[in-house]
Amino acid sequence: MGLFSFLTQDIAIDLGTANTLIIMDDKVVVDEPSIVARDIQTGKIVAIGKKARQMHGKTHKLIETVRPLQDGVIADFQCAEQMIRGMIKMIKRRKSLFNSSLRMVICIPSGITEVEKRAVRDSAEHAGAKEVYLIHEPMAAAIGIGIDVEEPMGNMIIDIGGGTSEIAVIALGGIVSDKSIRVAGNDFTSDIEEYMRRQHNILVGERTAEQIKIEVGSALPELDNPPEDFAVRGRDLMTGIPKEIIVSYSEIAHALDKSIAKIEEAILSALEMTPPELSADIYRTGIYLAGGGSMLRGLDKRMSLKTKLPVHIAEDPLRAVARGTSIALKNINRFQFLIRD
Ligand SMILES: Nc1ncnc2c1ncn2[C@@H]1O[C@H](COP(=O)(O)OP(=O)(O)OP(=O)(O)O)[C@@H](O)[C@H]1O
Repeated sequence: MGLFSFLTQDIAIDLGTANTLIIMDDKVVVDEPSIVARDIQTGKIVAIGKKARQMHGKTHKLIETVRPLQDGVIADFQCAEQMIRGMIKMIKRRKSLFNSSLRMVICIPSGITEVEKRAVRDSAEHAGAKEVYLIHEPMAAAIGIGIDVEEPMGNMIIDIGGGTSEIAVIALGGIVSDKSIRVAGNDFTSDIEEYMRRQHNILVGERTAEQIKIEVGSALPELDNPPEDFAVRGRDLMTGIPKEIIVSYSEIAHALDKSIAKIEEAILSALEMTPPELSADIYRTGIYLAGGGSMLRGLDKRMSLKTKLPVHIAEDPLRAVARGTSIALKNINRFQFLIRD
């Protein structure tokens, strides 16, 4: 610890398409959906995170809700910056830390371009960071799962978030091969919206579709522990009147099949690109899943059937990346894979 280290406040940020988490002193201090509500006339941000999500789909014409990140990268720079700033403010900073300078480690998708990387760094700096380090999401997920990433041992990590699915083989503190596709949890949600419209002539909003996914979502049409059928309410496309229908998990499995198949295809292609020595390691260790999308029922089993490999889901998959980012923060001077500029 340096002489003036008490003047520096370190925070780890998992800046995600769906959720943003901030960890400080090993504790999750912010866990909010990545969304803001803005006054259209003045451009002023009126709500951030959960409050803004409550407004989503229910706004009048003077307020709009914006998701500053799409497919894992910043799509609206101004809103992203304000969101990060607002979330940092949510941390009740202790008095003695008021004038401290901020040092941040932020995770980014592995398939990100230089311009997209710049946008993350600039947003963090505008939000008050004096020093910014970036870490690739699969690396952060691996560390968060508890894998020793510096070992001469290959591990395959799949992080299925909201906007991107990141598949990476990690060994000796580096990403040996990776594949990032823009198909993940949010696509499952839109598949359900689309299916409800097409199959049941019922219009449901994004929040309802996500709830269906969480309550009766499934990657397989047959499950050992099936959830009960779920009552869905929305607007009848024909009559315009609100109505209720009952859906089963098998139906939802059918609706999600195409998107899951795209992720499976990417996994197979990542396995194909893996050097043989590391393939041998993965054969033994299997595949690790992290990210909220991996919580879909039966997804681990479906991937295991497809690859014939053991598949393990991280403990608390929604927080694995944030946990790993926070561990990286504590090892800033040791971990060579952190991106400094
Ligand atoms: N129980 C659940 N079953 C299925 N999906 C879930 C469940 N809980 C959360 N999700 C989904 O997980 C996704 C969010 O995951 P996560 O927070 O890991 O993504 P993110 O880090 O914000 O996104 P990205 O990594 O793409 O930037 C959302 O699409 C959400 O609907």
